[in-house]
Amino acid sequence: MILGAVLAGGLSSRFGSDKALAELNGHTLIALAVDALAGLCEHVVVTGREMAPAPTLPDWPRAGMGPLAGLAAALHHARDEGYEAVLTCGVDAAFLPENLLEALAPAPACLAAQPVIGFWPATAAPELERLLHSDERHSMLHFAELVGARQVQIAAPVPNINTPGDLAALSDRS
Ligand SMILES: Nc1nc2c(ncn2[C@@H]2O[C@H](COP(=O)(O)OP(=O)(O)OP(=O)(O)O)[C@@H](O)[C@H]2O)c(=O)[nH]1
Repeated sequence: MILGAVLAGGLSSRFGSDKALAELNGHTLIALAVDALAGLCEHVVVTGREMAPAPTLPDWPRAGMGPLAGLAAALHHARDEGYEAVLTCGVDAAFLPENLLEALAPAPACLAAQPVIGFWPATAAPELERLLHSDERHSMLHFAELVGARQVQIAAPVPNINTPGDLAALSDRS
C-alpha cells in the first residue's frame, strides 16, 4: 500500500498569500494536489496545516522546520499503519503525470528538478529523524542524497507554482 502525502506547510513568502488556497480553474491548489495524489495512491494525508480536503497530520517533530518535517509525519503514519512507502508532492502539484509512480519506483526516488515530489520507503523514517535532530541541512535534496534516492528526469516536468505569475501562466495554458 502507498500513502500519498501533500506537504502543505510553509510561508508562501514568494506567493504573498497562502498558495494552498489560491485557485486554479475554480479549485484550490491544495484540493487539486490531493486529487492528483488520490489518483495514484490508496489514501492521502495532508501535512503542515490543520484544515484540508483530506486527513491532516502535524509536522514532526514540530512545525516551522520545512517540508522534511511533513515527510517525517507521513513516514511515521505509514510505518504505524502498514503502508510500504509514501508518495509526496507540494501544494503546487496540480498536475501529476499518470505514470509518476512507475517513473519513481522502486523507492527511494524523487524528481531531479523537484525533490519535494518523491517516493520514500517507510523504513527511511529513522534516517529522517536523525537528520531532523542534526545540524545538517534540512532539505529534501539532502535527505534524498542521504537515503540514496534516484533523481529521476521526466519528459513533462510538473510546473512549480511559487509566485502569482506562475499561477497566472498556468491558468492561461489550461
Ligand atoms: N508540511 C510542511 N510542508 C512545507 C513546509 N514548508 C514548506 N512546505 C511545503 O513544501 C513545498 C515546497 O515549499 P516551497 O514552495 O518552498 O513553499 P514555501 O516555503 O511556502 O514558499 P516560500 O516561502 O516562497 O519559499 C510546498 O508545497 C510547501 O507547502 C513545512 O514546514 N511543513
